[in-house]
Amino acid sequence: METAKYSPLLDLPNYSFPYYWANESFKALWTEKSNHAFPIIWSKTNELIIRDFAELKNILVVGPPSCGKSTFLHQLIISLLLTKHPAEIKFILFDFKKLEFSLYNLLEKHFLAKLPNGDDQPIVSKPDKTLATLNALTIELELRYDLLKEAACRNITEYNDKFCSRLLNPQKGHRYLPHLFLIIDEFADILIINKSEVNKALENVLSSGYKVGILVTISTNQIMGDTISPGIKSLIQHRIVFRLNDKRDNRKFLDTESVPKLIEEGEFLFLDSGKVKKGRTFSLELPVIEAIIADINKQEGYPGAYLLPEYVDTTEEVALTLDNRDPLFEEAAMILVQSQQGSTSLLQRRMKLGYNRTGRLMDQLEAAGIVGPNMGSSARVVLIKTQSELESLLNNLL
Ligand SMILES: Nc1ncnc2c1ncn2[C@@H]1O[C@H](COP(=O)(O)OP(=O)(O)OP(=O)(O)O)[C@@H](O)[C@H]1O
Repeated sequence: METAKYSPLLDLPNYSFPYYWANESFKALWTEKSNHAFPIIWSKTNELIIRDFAELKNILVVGPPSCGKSTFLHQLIISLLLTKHPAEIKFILFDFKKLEFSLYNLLEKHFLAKLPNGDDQPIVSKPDKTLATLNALTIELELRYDLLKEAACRNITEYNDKFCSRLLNPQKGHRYLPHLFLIIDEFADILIINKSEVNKALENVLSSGYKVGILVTISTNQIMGDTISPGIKSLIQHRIVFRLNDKRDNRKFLDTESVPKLIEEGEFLFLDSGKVKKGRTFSLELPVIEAIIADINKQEGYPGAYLLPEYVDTTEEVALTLDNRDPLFEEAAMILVQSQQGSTSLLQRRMKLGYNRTGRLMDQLEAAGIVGPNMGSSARVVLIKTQSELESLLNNLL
């Protein structure tokens, strides 16, 4: 695992005990670390409930405006920020209102993931970035499945354990895989453009992301109509339901109409082993969140955000010819010549590219005489044997 010189805040030895550390709930989070891979404060009434995000997988948060939904999202994020190393987790945050998550932009070099092109702020706040981000996440998901398959691992935990035991070769594209947490504040906002494609991409991530460490949390106040499609709903087992007035809405999300009354600020309902239970948000004051972010920033981070794979919209792209080479053509040629393997999946993994783009790159490399023709399931022959041979070929192509 890549190690920035960083210790999770609740792990710091001789930590100068900032005021938030005195909070009993944070102490419990720290104590529970050994029982949960990704401990999060789930609910705080008289009783504190800490759960494991990896076991919950995907979460749906619903309720009318100003009932505590964003507070719940902050408590998930802060729990992880306090207990995990930046190599272990990255967030992909959607917030079109730019109200809730903007302050996390400061954590780009520690805890955020973003699209590779452009130097935009990592928090997704524009509709035109929604589908590109979800499609990039889908490519990341496919790449992760390929890595797991090649490593003969059933899930991300087995894979990362094997990688940390030095049983997987980074030269073959293997790397430590951080968990990726996609958190969407106000789901209705992201459906404004390309609704059916957005839903399709999200369903894909929801259904198969968790095995490879990609987990989704969706929050919305749009409980009427079809904002949350039956497909999306069926893929999210864990639901946090704030004050819904209509019995039918409770049935829709909790499978029962008879629910206890919610009176206190921040109270919500959730299903636990088939029973409806009452919970309450762990209300975090803004200065506490800001202090935590500032303390994270005092520590070493990475040079930039975790980059998601590049997504190229193939439907609008003109056919690539040798005169119109992919910008990554030379880099791809270099990788294949150095490794002497004409393998599409190797290229895909090393360059974090989607299947279609890698396929087109291979066709261009073939047209340039760098690799031989497609051999079905076997790798192509690499026709150029040395780096200097490649350099003179590339010079002649100019
Ligand atoms: N456990 C709690 N105790 C007291 N107040 C709380 C609690 N949880 C949330 N609140 C307060 O409720 C208010 C609304 O919370 P929040 O912004 O999280 O709601 P929301 O559902 O996200 O609203 P919107 O849909 O408008 O974004 C805030 O002022 C917040 O501090």
